[in-house]
Amino acid sequence: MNSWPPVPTEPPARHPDAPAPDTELPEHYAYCFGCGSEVEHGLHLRATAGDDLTVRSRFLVTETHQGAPGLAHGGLLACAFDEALGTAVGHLLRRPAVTGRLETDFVRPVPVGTVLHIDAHIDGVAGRKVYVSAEGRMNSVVGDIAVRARALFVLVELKHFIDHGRREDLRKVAEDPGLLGRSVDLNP
Ligand SMILES: CCCCCCCCCCCCCCCC(=O)SCCNC(=O)CCNC(=O)[C@H](O)C(C)(C)COP(=O)(O)OP(=O)(O)OC[C@H]1O[C@@H](n2cnc3c(N)ncnc32)[C@H](O)[C@@H]1OP(=O)(O)O
Repeated sequence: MNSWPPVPTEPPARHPDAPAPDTELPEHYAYCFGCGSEVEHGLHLRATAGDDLTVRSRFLVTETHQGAPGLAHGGLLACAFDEALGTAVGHLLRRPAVTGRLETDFVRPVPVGTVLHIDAHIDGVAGRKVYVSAEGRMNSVVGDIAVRARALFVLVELKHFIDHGRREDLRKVAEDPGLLGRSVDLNP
């Protein structure tokens, strides 16, 4: 394994307004494939703030997440980690960020019906670059590790989403700000 983070970093600081440990975190967008309640076959990932620089997430692998008979699709597992890692960055640093790079190690097959418990941790910050890692355990927070992931998130301005998002979806959000989670403030 290469050293991690791959560049010298500063220790990250949990934002003073970050949700307290054990706070259940809201979905950040109703149509997000990772957490949104409006996506019928989405992952419906749920997350809880942990101590210090951690967030604990969980999701149930259903039959709509299969890649082989009865087994989770690796790409969907990667999606769950993207969501879990991004949730840690967004809520603990309280800054908008996007995934620049995501790497996953699939250690064990994950059967349909498994609840994957994902512990994400912010490892370091270098300018706009935020390094995060996570482990996913099967059926319990102390279960066997099925997937490990590491990612680089890049801090961006809110303008990133406004400049690049499809107009009709941005319009929907402007008309119904409730589509964004309570934590996402478009006028900070
Ligand atoms: C507000 C309160 C919130 C409240 C709570 C909300 C909760 C919220 C939960 C969200 C949970 C969602 C979780 C899913 C998150 C997605 O899935 S985001 C969607 C997928 N990602 C994207 O679409 C990103 C597409 N890429 C881009 O837009 C641009 O390439 C980027 C990433 C913004 C970077 O572009 P840029 O701004 O021009 O910056 P750039 O100088 O190129 O890169 C910055 C630094 O990062 C490095 N870098 C960039 N990409 C890479 C790479 N792939 N590999 C290595 N280094 C890289 C650069 O080398 C550079 O390094 P330095 O020169 O500073 O040393």
